[in-house]
Amino acid sequence: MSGNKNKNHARVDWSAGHGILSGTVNATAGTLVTTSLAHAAGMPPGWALLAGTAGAAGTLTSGIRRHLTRASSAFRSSCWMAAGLWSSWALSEGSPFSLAAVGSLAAGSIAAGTLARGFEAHEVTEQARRTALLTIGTRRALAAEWIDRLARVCRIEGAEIIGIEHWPTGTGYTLEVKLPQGGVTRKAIADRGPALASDLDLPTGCGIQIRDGLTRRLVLIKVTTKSLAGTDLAFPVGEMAEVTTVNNPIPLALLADGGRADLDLRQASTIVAGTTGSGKTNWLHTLIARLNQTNDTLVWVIDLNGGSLALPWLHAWREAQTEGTSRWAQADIPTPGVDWVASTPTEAKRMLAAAVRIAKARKVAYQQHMRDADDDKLPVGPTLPEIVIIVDESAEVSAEREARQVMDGISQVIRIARAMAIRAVVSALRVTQDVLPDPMVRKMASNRVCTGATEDSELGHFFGWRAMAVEDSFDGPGSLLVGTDGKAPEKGRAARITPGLIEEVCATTATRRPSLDRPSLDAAGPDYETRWLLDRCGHLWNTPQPATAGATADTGPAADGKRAWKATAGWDTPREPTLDTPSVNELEAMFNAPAADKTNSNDSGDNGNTDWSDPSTWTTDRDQHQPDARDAALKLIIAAGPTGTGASAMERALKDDHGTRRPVIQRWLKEWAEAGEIVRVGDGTKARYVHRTHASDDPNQD
Ligand SMILES: Nc1ncnc2c1ncn2[C@@H]1O[C@H](COP(=O)(O)OP(=O)(O)OP(=O)(O)O)[C@@H](O)[C@H]1O
Repeated sequence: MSGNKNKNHARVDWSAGHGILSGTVNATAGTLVTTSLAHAAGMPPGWALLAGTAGAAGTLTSGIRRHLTRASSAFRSSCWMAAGLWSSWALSEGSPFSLAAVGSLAAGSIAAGTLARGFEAHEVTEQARRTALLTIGTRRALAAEWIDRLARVCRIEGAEIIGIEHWPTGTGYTLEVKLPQGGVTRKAIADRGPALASDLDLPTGCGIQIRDGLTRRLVLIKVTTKSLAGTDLAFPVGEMAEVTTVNNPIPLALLADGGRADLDLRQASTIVAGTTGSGKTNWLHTLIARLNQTNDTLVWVIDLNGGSLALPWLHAWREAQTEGTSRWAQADIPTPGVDWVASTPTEAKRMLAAAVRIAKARKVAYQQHMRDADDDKLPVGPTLPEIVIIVDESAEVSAEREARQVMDGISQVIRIARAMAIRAVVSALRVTQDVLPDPMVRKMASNRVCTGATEDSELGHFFGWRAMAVEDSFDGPGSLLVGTDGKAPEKGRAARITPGLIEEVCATTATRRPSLDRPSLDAAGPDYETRWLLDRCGHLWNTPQPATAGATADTGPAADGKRAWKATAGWDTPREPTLDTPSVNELEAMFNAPAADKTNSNDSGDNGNTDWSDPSTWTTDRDQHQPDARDAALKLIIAAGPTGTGASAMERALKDDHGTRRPVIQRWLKEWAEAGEIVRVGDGTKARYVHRTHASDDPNQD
């Protein structure tokens, strides 16, 4: 209530200055009132003249101190003098309210007000001229300083400073230098970077970066003069409302000069390296958030350290299916922020094998699609999403023999699945031989991010000869170097994302998560569909709770009206994993195999009406496949109760609405029976299938 009152209450800013009109009226009224009071008190006219003279002197002094122009100061002082003269004359004449006194005051005020406009315009122009001169002077001094510095430190005589731009962040400036004729190269400056930084006596964490100009003799020198150490740049959750696409570069850091570092995650794989505590995990979270902002990317995470990178991305989704006191209880969060988590080598192998199968299936299914788009890379969209596999802490990944196989699988995926829209992001403590042994990963990951290093040689290994020294590159957690396509790295700062912000990102973006396209889903098979069953993901949470199965059916509200868990086929029936990562030779054989099943090539789901220039108009495959035939089939079995139903009856029920035929239904039945979701009763043509929730009620079950 009081808040509203305050809001509606008109506020007066007493510190605000006067405009020309209000200033003139105010001065005129003040003169009249003061003179009438002096008249009433019977004061002699000399006092008024004295007051006017004192006012004029004060105004002159203040004008000089504020560096006003002489004209403005003289005008303001003469206004005071005129007011004093008028007041003293009016007092000596008898009354300030006589017609002559009031008339002359009004005429004088109008004249002063009119002249004030002209003097004000003159003042504005003059001040702007002075500022420009000052800036030019400062730049000229800076330019002269740099010409001298280049001669002293780099032995480059006769360099010219073409331009100087101070960064809007206030943390430094960029110089454009023209090298003299005679064969001086940019390397002459690049090699002396640390010496230049020392000559400038830059604070620790600040440094100099050398960039190519438009021609061979032009060089850009970026000088960071102020460190942002300790400054938290909060992750902009508000931006998540805007739908983006992985086809465009993803903004993943703020550069020191105020620009944004964008990474292309559509074409390139990425390595992020950083010592413990340098902000590597935080950066990976911001990456997952930005990928969630798109509507055409699925994030898979391999984290052998208990899946800890993925866990914050599951909380909101999991709690949305509960009735507890969580802020997400019963919220509309249909999907997790991470689509698949592998926290054990076995699960990682399954994931990578599925990725390879998907790549192969896509290659076959979308040949026509790629021909239509005249592109040798798969056109990605909400109905045909990109998969980004993020591998955290590859130190642990490459520590054991079994885990090294996972790393081999990653390099195979990086090599083979690039054109099929499956990309990898690998994180490492350092990018040295012992931590990241597979040179393939390093070679094929053209996006390089480094959040911290202990030795200059590590940066050299990572970025090549263009790397800067460690002390010039990092100033605590959050600072990073970003390099793309072998170019010299840029200094930047990552936004800070906290668990609460991660959950908000999940809540905002969950409904726009795409689902796998049909050929990929079929290729991924049960390994993918049953990824959220408790025997596979329950260990991520301490207390086993029914996890959801995004790919299986929703059983709907329970009989008591409470919200039920989504169906989780056979989550309490542990099964042995059977899939291994194929060898390199096997993979190559797969890719050289002749294209089969081309009838699926139009399965992308794109109806041709999408406006690809506007991501907000894109639909997701999820919209188009709901309700799914598979869901409908499972619902039929559930609805059949303890007596169950058979494949023929299901075909009759599904044929018209979904066009599903008996062989497909039989495949599903086999998968569900193997997973323990349903129970087979009887043999041959008499076989019936009973859902596990009714199985115990049926005395005839096998
Ligand atoms: N962008 C950032 N801005 C400000 N502080 C940050 C930023 N990133 C990380 N930090 C701080 O650094 C700490 C460590 O970050 P983070 O866990 O991401 O590092 P790490 O390199 O992954 O370390 P570890 O390997 O031990 O997990 C965070 O708890 C946070 O306090």
